Amino acid sequence: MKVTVFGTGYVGLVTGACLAEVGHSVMCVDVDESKIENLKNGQIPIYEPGLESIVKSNFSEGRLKFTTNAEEAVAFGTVQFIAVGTPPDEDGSADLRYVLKVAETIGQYLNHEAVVVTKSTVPVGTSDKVRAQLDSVFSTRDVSVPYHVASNPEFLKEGAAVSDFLKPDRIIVGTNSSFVESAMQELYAPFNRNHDRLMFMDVRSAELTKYAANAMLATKISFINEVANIAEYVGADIEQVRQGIGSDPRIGYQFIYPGCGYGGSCFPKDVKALVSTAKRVGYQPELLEAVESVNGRQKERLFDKVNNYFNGDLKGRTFAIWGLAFKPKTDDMREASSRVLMEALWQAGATVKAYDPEAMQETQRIYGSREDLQLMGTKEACLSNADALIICTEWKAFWAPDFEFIKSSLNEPLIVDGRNMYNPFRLEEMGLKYIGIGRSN
Ligand SMILES: NC(=O)C1=CN([C@@H]2O[C@H](COP(=O)(O)OP(=O)(O)OC[C@H]3O[C@@H](n4cnc5c(N)ncnc54)[C@H](O)[C@@H]3O)[C@@H](O)[C@H]2O)C=CC1
Ligand SMILES: O=C(O)[C@H]1O[C@H](OP(=O)(O)OP(=O)(O)OC[C@H]2O[C@@H](n3ccc(=O)[nH]c3=O)[C@H](O)[C@@H]2O)[C@H](O)[C@@H](O)[C@@H]1O
Repeated sequence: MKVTVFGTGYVGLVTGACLAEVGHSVMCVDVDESKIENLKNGQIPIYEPGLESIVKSNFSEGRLKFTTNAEEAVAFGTVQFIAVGTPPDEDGSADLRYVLKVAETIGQYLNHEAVVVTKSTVPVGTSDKVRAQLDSVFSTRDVSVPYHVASNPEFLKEGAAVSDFLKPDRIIVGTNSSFVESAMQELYAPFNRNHDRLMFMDVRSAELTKYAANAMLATKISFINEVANIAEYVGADIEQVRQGIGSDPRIGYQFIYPGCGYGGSCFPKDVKALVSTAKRVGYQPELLEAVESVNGRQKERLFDKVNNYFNGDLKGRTFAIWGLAFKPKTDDMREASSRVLMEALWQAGATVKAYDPEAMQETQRIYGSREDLQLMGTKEACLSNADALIICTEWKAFWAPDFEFIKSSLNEPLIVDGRNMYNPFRLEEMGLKYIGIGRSN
């Protein structure tokens, strides 16, 4: 099938590359000229395992094309995906300007029957707005083009985006049109061979499903973080509690890892957007508001722990930070907990020596050059002259470090572990002081 994808960010580029990988003909279009130029030259704008090789191979074999020419892109696809950003507005609601701009562009140039599919995460009712936008542009052109609108939210995770897309748990399609159903059946047939992953539903339910999924996962994380904080007060160990509850299949082990708060481009913004949607229709979403505020507080806990340990005397101290990205296997720093920590440390007059396997460039781009931030080439290089080691992201390379080296390098043998990577008792036996999240030591 011929597919056009608007937006070459995490979702657009992965969607385009994976659809090309299974044999479809895909044209990706973006307004960012340098991004498109780089993609044509084989330079991938983001770090995502497995993405570079499928982009390069499908591009060189001609199944994946990149352009900034919207007219050419609209003329191309039978399916037109909208995969542009939906950042939070000032009041937390999703800003739909980029989505509606794409709908306007499609309206300007579409002359053949096509399915316009919203893949961006958008509030309930957005498909109606996309349809209204298309109709309004068609009326100015005085043409009648048969088109269909559908919702097909994306559930991939950063760091596992390609494998999530190629092996989806489910493919949600919101539509009331049989044309769309058969187009989507054809498009997703390669992902649907042994198990029927496609779930058709009405458009509004599909739009809400996306927010409900992210809000549920965010709720699990805030729940375990809340219990972790209680564990600290009552002398329990959250890691034992986590395993104790995770073994109940009704609860499960996934998404109950305590930590220094959830980040990324989606949970924070999507919980806020669902709160905003609920309030707009007159419903008070108490649970969702609590999920958000528990998370905000959790992101401050690493700083609070360090500050308490040093009795508020942080001025002039240096801290080693391992892990800057909002989660492992990505270079994405959006809403990363490390940012809240670093900014609080700087505010208190401390210096940060930091290392991340992939997010160093992105950190540099965000914060520029400043005296109180030293980006180091290795995790070991952060440790000398540092008053403590603080873990923000659980990269694999941090799981089994040389603890003796850490102890001998730090001014103070203290590890503040925002992801509960280490065994407190073992570290204490080795003479290291350990502070985790919800640990009883
Ligand atoms: N990042 C993720 O892991 C996931 C994101 N989503 C949702 O997917 C949507 C996109 O997210 P990301 O890919 O992270 O965004 P992103 O910010 O990485 O990429 C968006 C891209 O759209 C381009 N763009 C903006 N206006 C355009 C236009 N008029 N025509 C063509 N391109 C245009 C931008 O230049 C940018 O390259 C959001 O709604 C997000 O909530 C859904 C699931 C996972
Ligand atoms: O809509 C989206 O953009 C995506 O949002 C999340 O994916 P993502 O944000 O990429 O990453 P996650 O693995 O969900 O992690 C999000 C945050 O939660 C934190 N987390 C996750 C799991 C856990 O048990 N504890 C925990 O603190 C992570 O450290 C990270 O900061 C969802 O998992 C995807 O299904 C969804 O498509």
